[in-house]
Amino acid sequence: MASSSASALAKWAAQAARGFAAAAPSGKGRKVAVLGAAGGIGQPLSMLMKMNSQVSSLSLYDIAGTPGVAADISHVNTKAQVKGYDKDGLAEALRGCDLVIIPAGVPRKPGMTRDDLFKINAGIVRDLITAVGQHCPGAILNIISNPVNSTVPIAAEQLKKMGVYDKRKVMGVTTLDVVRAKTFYAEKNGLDVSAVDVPVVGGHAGVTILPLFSQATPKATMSAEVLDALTKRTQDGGTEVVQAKAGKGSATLSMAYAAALFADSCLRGLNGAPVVECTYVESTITDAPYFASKVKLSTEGVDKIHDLGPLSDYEKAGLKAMMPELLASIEKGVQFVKSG
Ligand SMILES: NC(=O)C1=CN([C@@H]2O[C@H](COP(=O)(O)OP(=O)(O)OC[C@H]3O[C@@H](n4cnc5c(N)ncnc54)[C@H](O)[C@@H]3O)[C@@H](O)[C@H]2O)C=CC1
Ligand SMILES: O=C([O-])CC(=O)C(=O)O
Repeated sequence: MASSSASALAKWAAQAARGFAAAAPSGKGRKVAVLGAAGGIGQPLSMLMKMNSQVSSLSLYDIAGTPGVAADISHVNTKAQVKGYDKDGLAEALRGCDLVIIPAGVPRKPGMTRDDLFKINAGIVRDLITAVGQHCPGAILNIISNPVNSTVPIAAEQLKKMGVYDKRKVMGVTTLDVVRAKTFYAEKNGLDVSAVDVPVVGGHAGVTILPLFSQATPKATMSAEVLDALTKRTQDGGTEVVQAKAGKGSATLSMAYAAALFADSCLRGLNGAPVVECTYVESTITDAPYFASKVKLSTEGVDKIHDLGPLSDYEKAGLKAMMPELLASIEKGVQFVKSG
């Protein structure tokens, strides 16, 4: 997000282009698990994590298909040791993990909202988080499974129930919203996308996704119509992909890329090189108890939650408009665990 993060990410991308051989920031190699590793996101994400030089051990877990994915990825000539685990291997997959990335669960089909996934994914996330609480309670969690606005509160409540909740460690991955906002803003304004930054705040569904183009850098002058169109395109980016895939799922490749960037930032933070990223966390900067904004990631996870900064009138209206849906999604997640 911030320029230090952007340059760290650019460096990482450059390393990737050279074959991922460049040195990691100082610090020990990290154990990372991907839960849902055989899925549409899980497979490319697992490969990108295998290519990350900060990873020394990579656990790939899914309810089906992991042996093949693990065998395949393990042939990539980077240092991370890869192991695949199926149904009975979750405890071992998680033991000693520094970072657990969760893309397990069903994706949308055309006509569905992310909230329509709650029925199936809420239970999947709760059960996986229970295992995390038992086997690696200190790990940083990157939650991708939708609806993120509810699955992050579910994770927090479940860990609270188990007495191992640390609000600094539980993060919903909203990086794809930032990736999209940067791409659309750069395209529209003829800018070099690698030099562009756009914070995206709120949550991760429809109107709860609020790109702050008034804070985008470099600055570009846009008409109210163009600003509105860019905002809506960012909010509907997921639906654009769901419709284009016409029943074959939602964003997987751009999501794997975004999740790999975010995981890389979490690992950099753990290794003592703090990075600022937008992510959905327990927060007090608005009326919503969970909210995505710029967050400093450091050795214990969330180190500082930045406030929103100056908003345009358009953004102030967007912030107000998202609140009923965001608060309802959070409450739905909280109640799922409390009443379960
Ligand atoms: N946060 C974000 O920005 C985004 C989130 N998503 C969400 O990510 C999730 C996954 O999407 P895809 O990879 O496309 O779906 P997919 O169906 O291709 O893969 C999901 C994987 O999860 C596995 N799985 C199901 N139950 C499991 C369990 N109990 N334990 C471990 N693994 C389990 C399945 O076997 C499958 O391999 C969906 O909920 C989707 O909505 C998708 C794109 C962006
Ligand atoms: O739209 C979906 O269902 C998947 C998702 O969260 C995204 O692509 O942003």
